[in-house]
Amino acid sequence: MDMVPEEFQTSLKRAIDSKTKPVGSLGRIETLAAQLAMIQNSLKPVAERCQLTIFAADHGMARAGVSAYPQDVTRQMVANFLAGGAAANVFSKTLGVEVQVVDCGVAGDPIETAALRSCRIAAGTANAIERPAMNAHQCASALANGRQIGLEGRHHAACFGEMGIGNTSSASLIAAKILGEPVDELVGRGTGLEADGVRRKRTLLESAASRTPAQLTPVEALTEYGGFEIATMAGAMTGAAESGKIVIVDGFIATAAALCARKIFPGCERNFVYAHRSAEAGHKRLLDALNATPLLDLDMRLGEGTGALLAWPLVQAAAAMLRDMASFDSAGVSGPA
Ligand SMILES: Cc1cc2ncn([C@H]3O[C@H](COP(=O)(O)O)[C@@H](O)[C@H]3O)c2cc1C
Ligand SMILES: O=C(O)c1cccnc1
Repeated sequence: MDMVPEEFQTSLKRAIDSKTKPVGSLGRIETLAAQLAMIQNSLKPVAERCQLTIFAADHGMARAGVSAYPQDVTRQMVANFLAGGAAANVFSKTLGVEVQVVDCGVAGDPIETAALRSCRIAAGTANAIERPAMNAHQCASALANGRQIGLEGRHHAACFGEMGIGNTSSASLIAAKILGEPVDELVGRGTGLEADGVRRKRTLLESAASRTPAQLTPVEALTEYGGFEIATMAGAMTGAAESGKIVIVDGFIATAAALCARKIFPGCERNFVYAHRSAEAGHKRLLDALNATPLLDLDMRLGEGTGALLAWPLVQAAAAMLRDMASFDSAGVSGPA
């Protein structure tokens, strides 16, 4: 029978404090364990299986020169994911995490292979500097596709990654408009622009931002500034939370999707574990706005879900601590004097 929330909280604190360690000595692993217990409504949380889903799509904006790399890289990296050669693949393999790759709208013809899941909305978004990236129907379809993906599967934790040249621009604009802040402070180097490239990107994004009111709803922000992969990921975060999964939030782009998800489906953020602080300028600001303290800070700025993957062992350790560690009583160890 379910315990009432206060009883559960009391039992949870007692369970963590009764483990054979000085009270509080496992620091944020204890906080994480408590969050996992609340997500699963169990004092014995389980974190055995994890899946990574990589959402790929192209951005009309990429052709305006907001990235250090050409748009073709999105499609080429999809092939690399399918061949197992990307950072996300090798981390997943090391950690025993299953990978699925989803085409949400890569430019060009559909990629015909059974290994790639197709949730294509269109062959890339429109150039959001000049016009809405997508229409309302496309945005709703991407969110619904994502929710379905999030709901599926019996894994305990879901890592969500992305691939889409130009998508740090999309994420900056989406975050700025939802927070009602100037886009300026959310702009960064992305794939590695130098100072003049960042200046150009900032000017282009300010022009894009000037097309619309200072503050937008998440659905409006996604429609205007797009990213089929970001909208699909936002939907997946809601679906995964709805089905009781732990959602491990990756870097800057995934955090922008998480910002959308938590406004679209309030309460889903209970299930969100923020994995790492990306080196992308703007991620810190976004995390601060969400009052989120990520687990890791490794100076990474890749995306693909790589940061989320590296947080998975911490999630596993936290669950194992609460589930399997002996108590002072069970181990016959003396408690505090
Ligand atoms: C080879 C390569 C692999 C990547 N994997 C992820 N990204 C990352 O970089 C892109 C965003 O940066 P920007 O907005 O500057 O284009 C996204 O595709 C993101 O996932 C990559 C980028 C490159 C070049
Ligand atoms: O933090 C991220 O998600 C990120 C940063 C730079 C480029 N791609 C992704």
